[in-house]
Amino acid sequence: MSIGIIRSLMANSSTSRMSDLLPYLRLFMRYRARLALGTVLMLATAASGIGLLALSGWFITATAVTGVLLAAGVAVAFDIYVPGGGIRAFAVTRTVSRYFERIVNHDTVLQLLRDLRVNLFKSIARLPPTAAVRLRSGELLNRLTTDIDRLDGLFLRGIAPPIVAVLAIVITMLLLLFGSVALSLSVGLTLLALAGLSLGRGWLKGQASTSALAESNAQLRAGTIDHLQGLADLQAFGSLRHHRDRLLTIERYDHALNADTNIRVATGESILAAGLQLSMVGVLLFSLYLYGTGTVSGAIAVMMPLALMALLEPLGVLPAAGWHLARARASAVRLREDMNQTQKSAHTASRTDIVQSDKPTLCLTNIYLTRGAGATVLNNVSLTIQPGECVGIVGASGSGKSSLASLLTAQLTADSGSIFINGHRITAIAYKALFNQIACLTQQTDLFSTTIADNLRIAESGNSRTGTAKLWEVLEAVQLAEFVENCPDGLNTWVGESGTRLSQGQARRLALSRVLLRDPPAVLLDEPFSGLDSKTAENISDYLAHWLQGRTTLLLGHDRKVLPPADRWFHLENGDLKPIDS
Ligand SMILES: Nc1ncnc2c1ncn2[C@@H]1O[C@H](COP(=O)(O)OP(=O)(O)OP(=O)(O)O)[C@@H](O)[C@H]1O
Repeated sequence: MSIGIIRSLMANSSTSRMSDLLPYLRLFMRYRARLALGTVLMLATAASGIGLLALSGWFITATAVTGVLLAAGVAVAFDIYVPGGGIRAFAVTRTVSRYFERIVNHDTVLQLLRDLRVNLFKSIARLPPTAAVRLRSGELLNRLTTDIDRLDGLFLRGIAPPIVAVLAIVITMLLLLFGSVALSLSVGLTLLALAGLSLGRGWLKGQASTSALAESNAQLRAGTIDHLQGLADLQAFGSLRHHRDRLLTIERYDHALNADTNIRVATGESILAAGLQLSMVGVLLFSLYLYGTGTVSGAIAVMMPLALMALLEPLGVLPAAGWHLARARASAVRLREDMNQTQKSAHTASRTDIVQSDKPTLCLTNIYLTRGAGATVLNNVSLTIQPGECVGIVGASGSGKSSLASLLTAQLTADSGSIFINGHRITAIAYKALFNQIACLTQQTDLFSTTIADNLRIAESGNSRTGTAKLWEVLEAVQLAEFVENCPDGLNTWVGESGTRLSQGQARRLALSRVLLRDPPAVLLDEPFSGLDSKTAENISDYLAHWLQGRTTLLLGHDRKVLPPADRWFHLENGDLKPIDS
């Protein structure tokens, strides 16, 4: 099994293309002034480091030579104040520029992070329901955290370091001009080649593992969330160990990939450091030669190799920078898939706002629907619910009632046939307009991790805030008012994640009261009383019977006796919808 997982992960590795990062670079352009300031501050830090080391070397040597000359009785004058001041100045600018570089860059990165997350969230929110439901919660979390986090470091860890490295090499070349133009050019070109090779090696080696790493990370997160959410079921069916072993296999693979990547980066850093040290030895030997020929003073001869030593800081990060670029690209590719989904759904721009009706007609004609491995769920189903009419459909578990509800709320698309709301084909209706017309209570009770009041107010469509009196009214209607009154925080009681602090029946009633609050012209209620005792269900049913009058309604359930009264009843069986004689 582990080989299968590893193969599937490796299969997702793809070839390198920097252009994948372009959309994000365009986004970064919004902050070009701040990013440029951050880069200048990074350069100031690197330049101060070079200046500090080079001037210190020059100063120490010059004072030593002066001391030797004075001891030998030679009259020499040496100003220690100017270079001493220079050293202090470099020490201060290095600290100050590093401090401000961190403040500016981290602030910019946080703003970028916000923009990237908001952009992604917007694109996911714009997805059609049929596409959005395909995103598992773990995948979504992974996109919102890991992938975006990797992209936020794109500039700071991937793009700025090579820029700063090149400029630091140029500064070093200027210092080497004290020796000779040939020395400056040859060392400069060697260093540029070394920097380019380190970056390129990091990028290429990174390509080999980052796609697989991002994918294994995503699988690990999604698998962990699935494991935790399905813990009770996995335990009940004795497959907990099997599932955990599967997760551990992915984790071991993820760990191995991380270790391999770290070794590759460390190898790149060692190669670069060795190259730099060799260049330094070369410069030292050439400096001594120049000193021997009297071309440069002893102090300058010491200063030049030391200037190279200071390059270890700006150049040392290049192997990791290449790897960061590769990693950011892998995340960009994954995120692009979501953006593409959004663009594909952009032709929903042709969707129109239907004219809102206070009694819409719902019409299904010749609907054919298959699900899963192609099993027929609905077979040429046709049904028209007239304005203000209440239709009930009953059927055994798995007969296709919820699938029918999903079709009417655009969560599913039929294989063939058409659905019309108020005479408009459902595929041409803007989602907002659709959900303004139909309020739906699905079998799954979706509550948010917030207060009871906030969970109810999510039903608000405009800017007006629903008053507490109205909230109590709908809670009373679903027989939940007494429970909420007895909660210490009343309407401000926290319901927990997905309503876990409420019983199943309380959560169901809260979701139902949200539908009541919406006051919609069309209503779809799928098993509205599941999880309720018969007395409570009966009381709420009486209220609903009155409330549903005049609204176009579709009731779905197993047994018509536990549903509010309907004008017409149908039975759904083996994909066929047959009327039930009253
Ligand atoms: N997400 C899904 N993927 C694939 N097949 C599905 C999916 N959901 C439901 N099905 C299949 O579609 C068929 C109809 O399911 P549906 O949930 O619509 O039935 P139902 O009448 O609402 O059942 P219940 O009363 O138990 O909720 C079933 O055979 C089911 O296995």
